[in-house]
Amino acid sequence: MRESTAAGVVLASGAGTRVGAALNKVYLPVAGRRVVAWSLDAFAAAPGIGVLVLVIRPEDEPLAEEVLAGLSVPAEIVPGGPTRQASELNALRHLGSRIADGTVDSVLLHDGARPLVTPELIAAVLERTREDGGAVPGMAADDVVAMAGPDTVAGPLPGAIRVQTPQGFRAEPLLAAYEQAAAEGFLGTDTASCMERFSALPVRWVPGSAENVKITYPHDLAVAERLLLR
Ligand SMILES: C[C@](O)(CO)[C@H](O)COP(=O)(O)O
Repeated sequence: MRESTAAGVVLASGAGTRVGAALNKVYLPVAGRRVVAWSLDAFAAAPGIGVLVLVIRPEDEPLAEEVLAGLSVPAEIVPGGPTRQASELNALRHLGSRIADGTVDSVLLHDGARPLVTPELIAAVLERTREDGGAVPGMAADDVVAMAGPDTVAGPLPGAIRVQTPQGFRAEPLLAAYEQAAAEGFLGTDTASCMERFSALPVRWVPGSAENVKITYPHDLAVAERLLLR
């Protein structure tokens, strides 16, 4: 019987304009390494991840090669698309034959701009993905989260969670959902939003980590630097 494995897909093909740097934010230095190198390392160390894919902007290829040269396991480079959704679809199509023959049974998609993901969180998402079909890390909000009207508070959103990555799904329905989303021109905010719309799989949530910050603004870099150097 053929062995199945999980694929980790690290997304590094966004522009990251809100950080205000000339360089794609995932290649900025943080705690002595480039941002994306930290999450690639976490995936390389996570149990059960047998395939690693880095989705890049073609113009970043030299930087991506430099990062991958320092990695302990090989990773496959895939060109991204104009949107997050298109980049994810490119990665899934790249894995297509391995998804079809069952070699890759689960795929975990991760923001390259979340350098503090740990092998333990990756393993927890993968375990829940294998059990139920889909899983994302979530953080219950400490404050009240409310719907905003134009200039008023329109009511609390009880039970809201802040969703992080990696987001894991059973590979075959994931690829099918992305093909359908592309055919219908759907643009989701994240992998889970596409799966909620185009698959019957439940999207479970597992406890995320307060430290699994996403680098969006310049101050996030300072926070990540402190946490990584600790
Ligand atoms: C997927 C995500 O990390 C969930 O919180 C988030 O939506 C990514 O946002 P970005 O603007 O694409 O970095």
